[in-house]
Amino acid sequence: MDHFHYQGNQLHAEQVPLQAIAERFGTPCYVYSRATLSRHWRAFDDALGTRPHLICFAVKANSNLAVLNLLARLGAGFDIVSVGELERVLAAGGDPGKVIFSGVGKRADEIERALEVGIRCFNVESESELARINALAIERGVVAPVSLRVNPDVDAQSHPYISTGLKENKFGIDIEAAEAVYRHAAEQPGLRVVGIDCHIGSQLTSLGPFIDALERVLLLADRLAAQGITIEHLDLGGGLGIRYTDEDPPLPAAYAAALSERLGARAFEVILEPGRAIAGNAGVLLTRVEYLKPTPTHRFAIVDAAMNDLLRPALYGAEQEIVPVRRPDPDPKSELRPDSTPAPVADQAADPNTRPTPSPELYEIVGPVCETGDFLGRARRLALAEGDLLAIRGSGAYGFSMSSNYNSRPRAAEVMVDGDQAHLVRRRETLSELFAGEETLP
Ligand SMILES: Cc1ncc(COP(=O)(O)O)c(C=O)c1O
Ligand SMILES: N[C@@H](CCCC[NH3+])C(=O)O
Repeated sequence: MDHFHYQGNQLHAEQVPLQAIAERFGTPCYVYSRATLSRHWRAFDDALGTRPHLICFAVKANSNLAVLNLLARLGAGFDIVSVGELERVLAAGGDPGKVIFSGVGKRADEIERALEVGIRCFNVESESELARINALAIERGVVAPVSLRVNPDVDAQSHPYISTGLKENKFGIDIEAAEAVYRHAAEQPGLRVVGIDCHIGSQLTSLGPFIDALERVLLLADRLAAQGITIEHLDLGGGLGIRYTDEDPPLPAAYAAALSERLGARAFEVILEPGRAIAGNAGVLLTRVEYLKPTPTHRFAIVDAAMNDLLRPALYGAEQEIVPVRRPDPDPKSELRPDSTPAPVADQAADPNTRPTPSPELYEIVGPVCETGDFLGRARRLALAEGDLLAIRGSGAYGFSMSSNYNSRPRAAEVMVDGDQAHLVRRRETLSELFAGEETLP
């Protein structure tokens, strides 16, 4: 459930028409809904009810300061994977005591900064990392709270690039080997074992893999308890999927209920690290059609957003719904043409409010980047004219945060809507920022 909806034939974010946002801030532009973000965060927080818990938003999904600040004000913790994300959380007013540091390659300077600000826990992914954290903590005269991220060898049944819980993946410590590593960790003067962590992948659409992983983690917790190693919290990672097109993932309430049922009366605090399920459907990418280009085989709609703005379709073949900002009026004459001849584009009037409605056609929605893989949507049935605005839904997570300057394209603006107000929360990058910091040879 989100707050992007049509009023009349105009798509709105909460009470603000997206057309007005495009006119005021330009395109491409990410638009987030404050109400949706809050609702999704609360859905997780409420779902765990009175069970001790902490919902740590995965900063990688959307690291805009306004988003982080909003979640921090709701009481969120944060799951980070770099010192850059840590600094973002701090700049946004997040509590370092609610920060979980994940990631397979934490550098010494990153660990030092996390120790300095006093984060909640390091999710340790290898024995070498454990040794490094121990040494750095001793050097500073502190004790580092640690969990081991275990690899439970569970198939997340998601895209292979975003499945992380299989033996062959780089993530975590083999769950079979974890017991010995815990014993070793428990003896180190610079470490305090506080939890077990597990994150098996992203965009999971069924509960089975989560429960399989939890069962394996609980077995490990029991074995550790038998050896006097006390676990305070279980961090079950993120990964809950969202609906992009026709997926039907469980809602946070059902997911949390299933975890809770399996946990029964066990007293562990539960930490979750959702990213996508909080931010994904709280954002759209707003883009304008620059050109319609019929070719002998396809109709291309070349829009002003590209793979550098939204990488998921190019990287994973991900499908995200693309909808018109101005929905065409129902028009009996605008039936699909029976043949596949490309539509003529020249006679389409510029003003979308007065021109005749174009016919729906199958379009390849592509960007201006010089890569054949630069597509945002394939074979989408839309009634388009040049100048039209489109909204790519489900872009609030792994959208802007994965964007780049490829082809020397300034990164998009980001706008947060709050009721009937639209706030610019990151201005569009300028052209000179593209090469700021670069030097020519003397
Ligand atoms: C360690 C860790 N935690 C949390 C997340 C957030 O995942 P999601 O956005 O699928 O909830 C990720 C990304 O998959 C991750 O790698
Ligand atoms: N970037 C991915 C998710 C990766 C999750 C990171 N652990 C996506 O867009 O679906």
